[in-house]
Amino acid sequence: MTENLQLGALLAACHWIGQKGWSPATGGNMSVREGDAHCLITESGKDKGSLTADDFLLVALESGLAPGGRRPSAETGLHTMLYSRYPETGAVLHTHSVNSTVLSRVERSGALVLEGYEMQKSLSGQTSHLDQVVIPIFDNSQDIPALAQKIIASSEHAPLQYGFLLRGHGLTCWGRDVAEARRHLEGLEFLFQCELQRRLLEAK
Ligand SMILES: CSC[C@@H](O)[C@@H](O)C(=O)COP(=O)(O)O
Ligand SMILES: [Zn+2]
Repeated sequence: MTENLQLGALLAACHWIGQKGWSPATGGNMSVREGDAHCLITESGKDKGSLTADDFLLVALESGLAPGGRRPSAETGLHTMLYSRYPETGAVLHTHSVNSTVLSRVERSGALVLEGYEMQKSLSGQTSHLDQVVIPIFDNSQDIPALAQKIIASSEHAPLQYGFLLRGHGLTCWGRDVAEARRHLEGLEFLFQCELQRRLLEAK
């Protein structure tokens, strides 16, 4: 296998995520696409803030399995679903920040709608604070294949963009490459913090 040029950028992103406190304990998982049929994804149970290149496993998108018996992330099925359905996806970041965990519970509907924030323009294709950014929220589940099917069903009428929230769990976001996924993560986290504070201050 030739060296994946995105892996260095992904490792740096994982360390940055760790420093931000967005993947406490062993929470979170991260991956990059490796050609048409594979991705490199974090091994399950690792501290994502102190990963090395050896902590990434080559997984087939079709099977979700890694050779050699090592266990890829428990949430591999969500990453492989994104790479399979959206060929332009080059990197996926899943994090467990306090803001994404809390906001996905406070918002009881099936989507978080963000509007009126200049930082919406950190998301590719967004050009105005006047537009709406809709981040779907799916109820958390330990049954990842079933969860992936629910997300696919929802995406049939509302195509996924940027990211989705898992209720009480965290954010999964992505981009064409690691740099874009990282920008989406930072932009969304900023927006989540603003929205949470706005709701707190405006609560009667
Ligand atoms: C604190 S563990 C939470 C896990 O169940 C899961 O949600 C997670 O993000 C990390 O799982 P992993 O299997 O290490 O990729
Ligand atoms: Zn998780």
